[in-house]
This record gives sequence, C-alpha cells and structure tokens, in this order.
Amino acid sequence: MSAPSRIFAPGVLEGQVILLSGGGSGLGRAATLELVALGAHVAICGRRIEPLEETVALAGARCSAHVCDIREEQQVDALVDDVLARYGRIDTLVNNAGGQFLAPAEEITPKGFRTVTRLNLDGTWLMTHAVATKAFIPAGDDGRPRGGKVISTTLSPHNGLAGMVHSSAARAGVENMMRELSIEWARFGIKLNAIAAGQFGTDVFMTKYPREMVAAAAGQVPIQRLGRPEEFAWLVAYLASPGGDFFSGSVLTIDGARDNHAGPWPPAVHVDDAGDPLRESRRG
Ligand SMILES: CCCCCCCCC/C=C/C(=O)SCCNC(=O)CCNC(=O)[C@H](O)C(C)(C)COP(=O)(O)OP(=O)(O)OC[C@H]1O[C@@H](n2cnc3c(N)ncnc32)[C@H](O)[C@@H]1OP(=O)(O)O
Ligand SMILES: NC(=O)C1=CN([C@@H]2O[C@H](COP(=O)(O)OP(=O)(O)OC[C@H]3O[C@@H](n4cnc5c(N)ncnc54)[C@H](OP(=O)(O)O)[C@@H]3O)[C@@H](O)[C@H]2O)C=CC1
Repeated sequence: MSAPSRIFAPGVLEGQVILLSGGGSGLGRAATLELVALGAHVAICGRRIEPLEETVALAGARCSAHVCDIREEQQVDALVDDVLARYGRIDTLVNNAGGQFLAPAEEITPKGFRTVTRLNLDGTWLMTHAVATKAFIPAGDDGRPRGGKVISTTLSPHNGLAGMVHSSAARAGVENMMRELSIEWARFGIKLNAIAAGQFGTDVFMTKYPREMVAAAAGQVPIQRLGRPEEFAWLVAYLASPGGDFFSGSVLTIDGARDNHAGPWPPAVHVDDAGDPLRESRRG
C-alpha cells in the first residue's frame, strides 16, 4: 500500500481514474504511488509485465498492470478499451513512457531516429488520440463531452540536448502537440500540458548512459543536484488535482534551472581573484 502523501490532502484524487504509461519504473512508478496514495485508481502500462507487477505490489489494489507497446496502434486501442471496461471512465492520461539512446547525430541511422520518434512522438499521439476519442469526447450522463486531462513528459533543456537529436526533436513535437490540442479540444473540456523534466536520478538514468556523463550531470544543473522522482510525482498529482484545472497548453519545466544555464553560477571564467562574480564598475 502506498505511503501517505507528504504534500497533498489524502483523497484529493478520490474517484479519479488515471492511465499512466511507463508505470513500471522510475518517474512513472513514483507518480503512480503518489496518485494512488491520493485516492486515484491508476492503470499502468509498459512493454514488460514484471516491472509493472512490482509497481502494483507496492501500490495495492487501486493499481492495475497492462502490457502495451504505445507505438502499436492496435495495442493502444485494446489497452484503452480494457481500462474503460474495467473502470468505466478515464479522467487523466499521463504520457510518461519514453526514452532514447545517446549517440552523435551523424551516427544515428534512419531506423534509430525512427525508433525514438515513434516512441516519444507517435506513441504519445496514439495514446492521446485513443483516450480522447474513446473516453474524453464521448458524452457523459449530462449529454456533454466528459472532458479530461493529458499530462505528457518531455525533456529539458529545450535548446537541444547534445547527443539526443531524435529525442530533442520528438519532445519539442510533443510540447507543440499539447499546445495545439489545448486549443482544438478545449471545446470538449480536455486540458493538455507537458512536464519538461530535467535530469532525475532514476535507476535507468543512472545506469543507461556513460558513467562519466552521469557523474557530471548534477554539476550541470544550476541548483547543483539531480531531481528526485517524488518531485516529478508531486507535479503530476498537482496537475491531476483541481489545483491544475486552469492549466492547459502549458509546458511546466522542472529542472533546477538547467534550461537557463548549464553549470553553477558564476562559472570559472566569470569570477575575480576572490572568486566573486565579475561586475561592471560604475561610471564617474
Ligand atoms: C549532462 C548530462 C547528460 C547525461 C545523459 C543525458 C541526459 C538524459 C535526459 C533524459 C533521460 C532519460 O530519458 S532517462 C530514461 C531513459 N529510458 C529509456 O530510454 C527507456 C526506453 N528506451 C528504450 O527502450 C531504448 O533505449 C530505445 C532504443 C529507445 C527503444 O528500444 P527498442 O528495443 O525499441 O529498440 P532497439 O531494437 O534497441 O533499437 C532500434 C534501433 O535503434 C538504434 N539504436 C538503439 N540503441 C542504439 C545505440 N545505443 N546507439 C546507436 N543506435 C542505437 C539502432 O538503429 C537500432 O536498430 P539495430 O541497429 O537494427 O539494432
Ligand atoms: N530520468 C530523467 O532524467 C529524465 C527522464 N525523462 C523522461 O521521463 C520518462 C520516464 O523516465 P525514467 O523513469 O527516468 O525512465 P525509465 O526508463 O525508467 O522509464 C521509461 C518507462 O517507459 C516504458 N516504455 C518504454 N518504451 C515503451 C513503449 N514502447 N511502450 C510502453 N512503455 C514503454 C518503460 O517500460 P518497458 O521498458 O517495460 O516498456 C519504462 O517503464 C521518459 O519519457 C524519459 O525519457 C525526461 C527527462 C529526463
């Protein structure tokens, strides 16, 4: 059973049904545990059943595991049908599944580029479209579209993460997808936002990339540390809660200021002999 939230009132998400992709690990697992602790039912999906079942074991009976590759249209359709059959509704979709490999752009093959854009951009679209058309746009008991929320994980820094041209491009696409749909689908009561995550110390982040880069990552963040998965989870919970009801078409960057500058301030080339930031002398 999930531990109580350290931030939000228990029950703030009571009765909500949330579909979250990539719930078997890292940020998705942390978000699932927080959402369940706040009273939501959370259906999680991923390609492998084992990590999903581990999350269910931690979260308890309000969480269910569904195998689905979000790149495959038929699997996505079947997933959304399953979740609707089981819970009768979906209130919030969290598009958290994603990822990429680190490689110099000139070495990325067409297949490699397509693999990453299919996962992050096409997969997010397939999930968003299926949930919108099956759960959010159809009329509820009052004869009006039910509406709902979509929260999509993207990537900071926004000015390009070197070694990840495919993912930098795909995540920019997702952010503009959320912005565009926030206009078109406002008439159905659908609110869509992106959470642009900086570097978070999840197991996969710590183990997938070259050791030297991971060791240097916290030093690249102005506040000089990596994000903690629970900090991501709290933002997801906030957006899913009534506190998030007036957000739509926004990109919420959660990255310790990494989007604005790489490294601590002042950098070594901007200090005087005492180590203080350089400053302009006054005139006159
Ligand atoms: C400042 C500090 C910064 C520190 C580091 C940078 C900051 C990072 C910020 C973001 C952090 C995170 O997202 S952390 C979380 C990351 N999590 C994930 O990435 C999980 C999901 N990822 C995956 O499943 C995989 O990585 C992914 C490749 C995307 C999809 O896997 P698949 O099994 O579908 O695909 P594969 O069969 O493995 O590969 C398909 C093709 O992709 C290409 N390919 C795959 N791996 C490749 C590789 N290592 N190098 C080249 N090319 C590769 C090849 O063309 C492959 O075809 P063939 O040639 O025919 O084999
Ligand atoms: N950690 C970080 O620093 C950052 C993370 N992000 C993004 O945040 C999200 C979560 O990252 P994090 O928790 O660190 O990483 P993880 O690798 O732990 O999480 C990715 C999750 O997505 C699932 N997944 C991957 N491909 C698919 C697919 N085709 N269909 C369905 N599920 C899939 C994985 O499960 P399975 O393999 O079983 O399918 C896994 O549970 C990702 O989108 C990531 O790129 C963004 C910026 C930084």
